[in-house]
Amino acid sequence: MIIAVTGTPGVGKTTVAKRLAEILGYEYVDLKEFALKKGIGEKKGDELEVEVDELAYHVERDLKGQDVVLDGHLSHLMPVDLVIVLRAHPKLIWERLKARGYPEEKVRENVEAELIDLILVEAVDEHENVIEVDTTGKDPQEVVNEILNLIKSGTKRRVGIVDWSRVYDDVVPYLRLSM
Ligand SMILES: Nc1ncnc2c1ncn2[C@@H]1O[C@H](COP(=O)(O)OP(=O)(O)OP(=O)(O)O)[C@@H](O)[C@H]1O
Repeated sequence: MIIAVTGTPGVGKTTVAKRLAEILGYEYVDLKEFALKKGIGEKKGDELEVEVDELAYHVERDLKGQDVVLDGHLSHLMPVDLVIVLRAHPKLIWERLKARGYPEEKVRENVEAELIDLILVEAVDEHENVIEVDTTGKDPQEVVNEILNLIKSGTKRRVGIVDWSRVYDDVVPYLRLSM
């Protein structure tokens, strides 16, 4: 089974995906590393611009039928069996991406993406089997345990558990409109 772990940059995908793969005994695949190894896409700074359909073709060809946890903010656009969408309070995204030294405009862009459920909306457009997990206030192991329990209970779809509009006023200072 291929499990995608996706979400806004800085939400905790890699941290969770690696632990999840280890506990499940699945192969961990970083989608960006996979693309680089295949020579797919064009490096633009530390970003990799890829043609999603081309990447999906290679994921299908190379990983189909294998037990894999696929880590990346495009993984929900790949041919996978289950999508885990991680969520975090937009202020956490701000703090983590600022700490990483991202340019302010890029940090604000990602804060907005988290605020408006961008990745979740893309994931449910692409897949039936989507599980949304709010990681806010939980340590990585708690997040992984929640995912494992959901998988073990046969949950295929759990979405709509996060609504950051209720904290909009707290988030406004971290949006592009406040620049
Ligand atoms: N549940 C958590 N609680 C506290 N800190 C966390 C949690 N999950 C991840 N972090 C921290 O948040 C930062 C970002 O985590 P990580 O690199 O896994 O995110 P990511 O979504 O993979 O980011 P990117 O898409 O940019 O690779 C790291 O410093 C990590 O240690």
